[in-house]
Amino acid sequence: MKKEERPSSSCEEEKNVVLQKFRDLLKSSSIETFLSPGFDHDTKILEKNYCELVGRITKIKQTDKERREILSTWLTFVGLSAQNIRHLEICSITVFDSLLKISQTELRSLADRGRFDAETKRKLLQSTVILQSHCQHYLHHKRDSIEEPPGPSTSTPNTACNIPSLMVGGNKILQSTSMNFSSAPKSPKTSSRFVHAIPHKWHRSTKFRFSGDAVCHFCQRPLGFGFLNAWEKCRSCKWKVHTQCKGRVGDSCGLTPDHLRFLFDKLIQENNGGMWNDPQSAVPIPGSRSMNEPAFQYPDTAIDSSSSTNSSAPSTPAMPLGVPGSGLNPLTAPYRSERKFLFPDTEMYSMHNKVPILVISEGDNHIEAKPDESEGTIVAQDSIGSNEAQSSEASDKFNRRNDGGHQWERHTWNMSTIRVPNTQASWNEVTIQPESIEWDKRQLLIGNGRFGKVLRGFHYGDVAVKMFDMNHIREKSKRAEEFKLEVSAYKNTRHDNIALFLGYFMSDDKYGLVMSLCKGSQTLYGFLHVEKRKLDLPTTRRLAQQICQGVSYLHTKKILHKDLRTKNVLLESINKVVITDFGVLSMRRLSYPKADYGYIAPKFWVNYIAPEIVASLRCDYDEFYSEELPFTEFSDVYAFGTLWYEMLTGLMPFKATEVERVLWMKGNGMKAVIPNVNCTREMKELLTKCWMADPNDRPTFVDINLKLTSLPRKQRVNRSPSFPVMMKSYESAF
Ligand SMILES: Nc1ncnc2c1ncn2[C@@H]1O[C@H](COP(=O)(O)OP(=O)(O)OP(=O)(O)O)[C@@H](O)[C@H]1O
Repeated sequence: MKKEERPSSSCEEEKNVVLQKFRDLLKSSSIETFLSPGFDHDTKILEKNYCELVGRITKIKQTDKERREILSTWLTFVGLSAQNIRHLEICSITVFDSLLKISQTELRSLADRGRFDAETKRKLLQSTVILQSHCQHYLHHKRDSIEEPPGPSTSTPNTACNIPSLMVGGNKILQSTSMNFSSAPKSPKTSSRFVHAIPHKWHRSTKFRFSGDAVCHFCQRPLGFGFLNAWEKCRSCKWKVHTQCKGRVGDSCGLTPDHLRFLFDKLIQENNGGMWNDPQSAVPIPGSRSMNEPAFQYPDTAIDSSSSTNSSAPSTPAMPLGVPGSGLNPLTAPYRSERKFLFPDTEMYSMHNKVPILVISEGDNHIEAKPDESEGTIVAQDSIGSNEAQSSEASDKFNRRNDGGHQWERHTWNMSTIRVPNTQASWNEVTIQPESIEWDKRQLLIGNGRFGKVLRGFHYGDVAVKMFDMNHIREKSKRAEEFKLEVSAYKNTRHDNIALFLGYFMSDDKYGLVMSLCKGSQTLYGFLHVEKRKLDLPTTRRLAQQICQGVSYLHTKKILHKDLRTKNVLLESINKVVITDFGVLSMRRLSYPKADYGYIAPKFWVNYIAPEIVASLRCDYDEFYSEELPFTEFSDVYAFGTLWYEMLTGLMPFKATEVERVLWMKGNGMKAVIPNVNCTREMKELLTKCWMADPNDRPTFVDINLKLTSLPRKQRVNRSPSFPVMMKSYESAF
């Protein structure tokens, strides 16, 4: 017994020594010294000591709690508040290993999301770069070097220290055993610090350069502008750093060994013919460069890869793309292309194996079970309630519910308004007698939508009345309650860019929502895709800001739009938009009328839904047992991304692609390509962010609004400097 205990107690001793040393070091120094810009001899020693200790900490056996505590001590030393640390914990940065693995882009995005102040963010990013450049080999060798102490283990195996498993198509991809990077690729500088590092290819421009609001990847301070020596850029991974920061970055260019191994595995597993084709265009991708070339880079750094503001081609080599049915995710890694902008994040959503059939309801394209025309088709005169013929196929399932309706737990977010006490009075205030509305006899019908029709009327002024179709609720007695839930989203909204709610009525199974009439009834969809008119950049930006402010307002009111589309954005004038149709879309609405073959969805609906919504769509939707669609404020952000795409390009993403294909592509994390449009890199970058596969990586509407405000007013032009350069004014760089 004693023999068995000895090794674990020596491990315990070693652990205590290392942890104590680390704590002492933290006490005896400051983060400012550690990040010292001067990087003198003492700092070098300090840096070495820290990194060595961190490396050892990642290797020693600890409980999860200890690992969390030690990371938290380090983060406190770096300058993070308890709230900041908590935020990182929520984002799975709980142990050193995860911090050492995270990419700069991800970490920056986490810090932004946690609203870290600029200084804290800088310190965190800077210190992480230093640690990562030193500790690569500790992590890499860890699996080989950690040996379970002999004898029965008393502690639970620590999974946190394992290299994060990569999920592809819901299956765990095993780390390669075929590729061993412990010896290759070799860095020319084979110092012990950079065993697996790839050196950057720093390039110092001889031109006068202005870098806009770009920041140094290392110190997070603005790159500023300068001549010759101000900053340098890596030709391979496109990192930009101040010349004085270069030395601290280390040879961390491109992929980490784990990513390389993963990509090699992907190649081996997937490259069985035809994998190098672009699934969207079916045009063969230009041949990729060798995997060993240093320019091989993280897909997620590609956004920085465009050095020209107009360039739409990230300078990264081709990657294999998956094929349907392979069960594996295709990598949407960017490749060299003159015309296409590809989206860098390759995060995958596991796609359930059945893609639901979506029948597009468009114009006069009638389907048997369809109650009415859709797609807002403007049609001739009609009368109220002409679509009352109820489908005999209405779901019986709803009747089986003994609680009498849908569970709205998830919608505590957006349905709070009618549950507060004394609400009846407030509902009375907004009740309109239908008799008091004068219907426009000449042009009654404005348009038909998937969930009702919009009529023109007069009620102390011109009004538009949306007649909601409530047939999806079989029990008539429940319809009023459900309708009120939907109206409640409108009831408390007062915003310049939100359709003005005037009141509602319910009578004789007619459910009307009265709102102010938008003159011309022009939608952004009609403007862009029917009239095929173009928006100039300032107008695009202005309208996008209004949409953003409108939806942001809804979010502050705890209302999710859930159906943000250009069809639901009314164009009052070229300078003003108004948002409608919010808070209504639900799986129950979508699944009525019941179609054996799937759902009847508005045309192009799939182009707006986020991958997580796609992933939750099921053929076998059951209103009693199935979950509602998981709409969040971030799925609204995704939809905004599509609007932004449409406004920038005048096109619909995935336009010529079949619905099933779009669903499949989205479910696998693929994005539409952006044609070579005349817009700035920042504008494309915004789109990339809104379309991030992981909802948590998408910005909030507040962030988007800030971004839109800070976009350069004019397109930057890359002019060659006419000497003498210093005579040029600062503004001439634009
Ligand atoms: N407040 C309003 N003022 C003027 N026209 C409106 C107003 N609200 C809606 N419309 C018009 O009514 C038509 C139908 O709108 P509705 O929202 O019902 O359907 P849609 O959004 O076009 O289609 P979908 O079913 O795809 O959502 C649209 O063409 C829209 O322009």
